[in-house]
Amino acid sequence: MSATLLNGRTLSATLKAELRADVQRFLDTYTYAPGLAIVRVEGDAASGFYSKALMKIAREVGVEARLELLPEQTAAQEFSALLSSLNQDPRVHGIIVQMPLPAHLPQDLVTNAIAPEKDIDGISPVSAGNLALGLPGFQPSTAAAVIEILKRNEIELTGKHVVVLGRSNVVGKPLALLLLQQNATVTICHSRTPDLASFTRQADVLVAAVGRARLVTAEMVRPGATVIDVGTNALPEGGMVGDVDFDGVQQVAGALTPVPGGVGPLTNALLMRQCVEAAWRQAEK
Ligand SMILES: NC(=O)C1=CN([C@@H]2O[C@H](COP(=O)(O)OP(=O)(O)OC[C@H]3O[C@@H](n4cnc5c(N)ncnc54)[C@H](OP(=O)(O)O)[C@@H]3O)[C@@H](O)[C@H]2O)C=CC1
Ligand SMILES: Nc1nc(=O)c2c([nH]1)NC[C@@H]1CN(c3ccc(C(=O)N[C@@H](CCC(=O)O)C(=O)O)cc3)C=[N+]21
Repeated sequence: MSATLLNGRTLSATLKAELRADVQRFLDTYTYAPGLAIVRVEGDAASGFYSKALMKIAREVGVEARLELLPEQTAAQEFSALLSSLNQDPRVHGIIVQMPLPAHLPQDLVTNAIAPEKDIDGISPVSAGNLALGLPGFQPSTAAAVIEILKRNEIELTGKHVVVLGRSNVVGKPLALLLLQQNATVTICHSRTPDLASFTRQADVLVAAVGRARLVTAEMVRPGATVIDVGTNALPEGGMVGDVDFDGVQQVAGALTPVPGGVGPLTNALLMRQCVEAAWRQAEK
C-alpha cells in the first residue's frame, strides 16, 4: 500500500489565488494595500529563511510587507518601542514576530506588546485566550495550516481520534484546541509521555510537531491513518526532513504530508490570509 500524498504546494497555490482576488477587492475599496510587518531578531538561521519566504508570498498576493530586522543584542525596551510604533502605524495591519527570540527578551513582554487586532499569528495572551474560549480571533498559522490541509482534503475530524505529538504554544497546544472545535477526540503527547507508540497507534489522524528528525516510524502508525508532518529538521549533511520517516510511513499510512511541500507552504499562505483579514477588520472599524 502507498499513502495518498497531501500536497501543500498545490493547496497553497489555490489559497494564494483566492487571496490575490481578496486583496484586489480591498484595493478597489480602500486604495491602499494590506500591510504586514515582519519582526525578526537576528540569531536563528531557520527564521531567516522564513522571513524571506514571507516577503515573497506577500509580494505574490499584493500585501505590502516590510522586514524589521533587529540585532541579536536588542534590549527589551527597544524591542517594545518598535512594537508599539507598529501597533500605532495605520499602514501596518498585521505583525508577526519570528520565534524563537533570544533568551534575554522575555516572552511575555513580547507577546503582550502586540495589539490583539494586529496579532495575525495569534501569539498574544488575548489571542490564545480567545482560541481557548472558542471566541473569534487570530490563530497560530501553523496550527491553522494543519486544519486547512485536513479540511481541503475532506478528511473527517468529527468523532475521530487525533493524536498530536508536541505541546508548544505555537503548534501543539493551539492545534489541540482547534481540533476540539472540529469535534475530534484529542490526545496530546510530549517528551514525558512514556511509550509514545502505544498512543500513536490508536490515531485516526496523527500529527507530529516535535522537531526530531524521523521520530515517527512505520510501526507507530495504524494502517490507513492520516499522518500530518509539521516538523522541519535541517540535516547535518544538508537538506531537510520532517518528524516522520517518510519512506517507511508511506507504506502504511492512508494519507501523508511530505516535507518539504506539506504544511510549510500552507503556513505562509494562512498567515497572509490572516493579515488580509486583519486589514479588512481594521478598515471597517
Ligand atoms: N512547517 C511549519 O510551518 C512549522 C514547522 N515547525 C516545526 O515543527 C516542529 C515543532 O516546532 P515547535 O512546536 O515550535 O517545537 P518546540 O521545540 O517548541 O516543541 C516541541 C514539542 O515536542 C515535544 N517533544 C520533544 N521531543 C519529544 C519526543 N522525543 N517525544 C515526544 N515529544 C517530544 C516537546 O515536549 P516538551 O514540551 O515536554 O518539551 C515539545 O512539546 C519543529 O521541527 C519546527 O521546525 C514549527 C513551526 C512552523
Ligand atoms: N511566530 C512564528 N510563527 C511561525 O509560524 C514560525 C516562526 N515564528 N518562526 C519560524 C518557524 C518556522 N516556520 C516555517 C514556515 C514555513 C516553512 C516552509 O514553507 N517550508 C518549506 C521548505 C522549503 C525548503 O526549505 O525547501 C516546505 O515545508 O515546503 C518552514 C518553516 C514557521 N515558523
